[in-house]
Amino acid sequence: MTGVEMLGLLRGGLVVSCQAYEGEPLHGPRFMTAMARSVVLGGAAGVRVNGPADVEAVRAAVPVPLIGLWKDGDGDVYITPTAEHALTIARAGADIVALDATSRPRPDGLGLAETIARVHEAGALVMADVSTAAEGVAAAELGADCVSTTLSGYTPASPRLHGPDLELVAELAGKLDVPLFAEGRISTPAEAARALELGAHAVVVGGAITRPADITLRFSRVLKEARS
Ligand SMILES: CC(=O)N[C@H](C=O)[C@@H](O)[C@H](O)[C@H](O)COP(=O)(O)O
Repeated sequence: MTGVEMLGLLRGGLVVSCQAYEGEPLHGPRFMTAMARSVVLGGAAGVRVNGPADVEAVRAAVPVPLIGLWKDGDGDVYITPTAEHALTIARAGADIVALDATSRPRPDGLGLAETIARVHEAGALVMADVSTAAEGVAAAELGADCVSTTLSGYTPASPRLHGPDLELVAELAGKLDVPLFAEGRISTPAEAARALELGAHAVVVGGAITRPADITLRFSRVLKEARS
């Protein structure tokens, strides 16, 4: 399958980010595999998965396109911070490797274009996780196969919003020739649909679907307030 065909499978669809941090009850390949199977049953067109072990296990468990990443380190650039991380995720079975494509320096000193070229040599596509329109446009020019608004709200260059950065979605949709994914704090089906209306190729939803502690908190907090 070509890269264009792979991205075509995600057009207009929902990608569900299945992630649980170390120390969380659902951490580990066993639970993330069950999560991925569950979201595919619910109609997810693709999944987004963190870390080599989860990527390898989920790859074997579901037939949909898999966006892999590796959150590592405690620096500013933590989403697949080096080319070595990216290649490990590609080898673990990701179809698309998501990596930090902000304008901040990468810890291995490699430029974005070089990092993207190495992932392509390994046979995977690259999703550029960005926080601003300028970063998205630059990443596409440097060879990224698609762009995602993942990091808006998490860099000094982007606004801290409670909900999704739909302004960025609209702006990037008008500027890019590669597919744009709307990602970050999308918490209702209506917001997801709006992102598509604004020109996103597909929508990525994480916590609102796959983080039961956070979902529970949304309910329990309201009930607690009602009691007091
Ligand atoms: C900023 C960052 O590190 N984002 C991560 C990227 O993989 C994940 O923690 C998010 O869950 C994902 O982007 C989906 O977003 P949301 O969970 O808000 O729907």
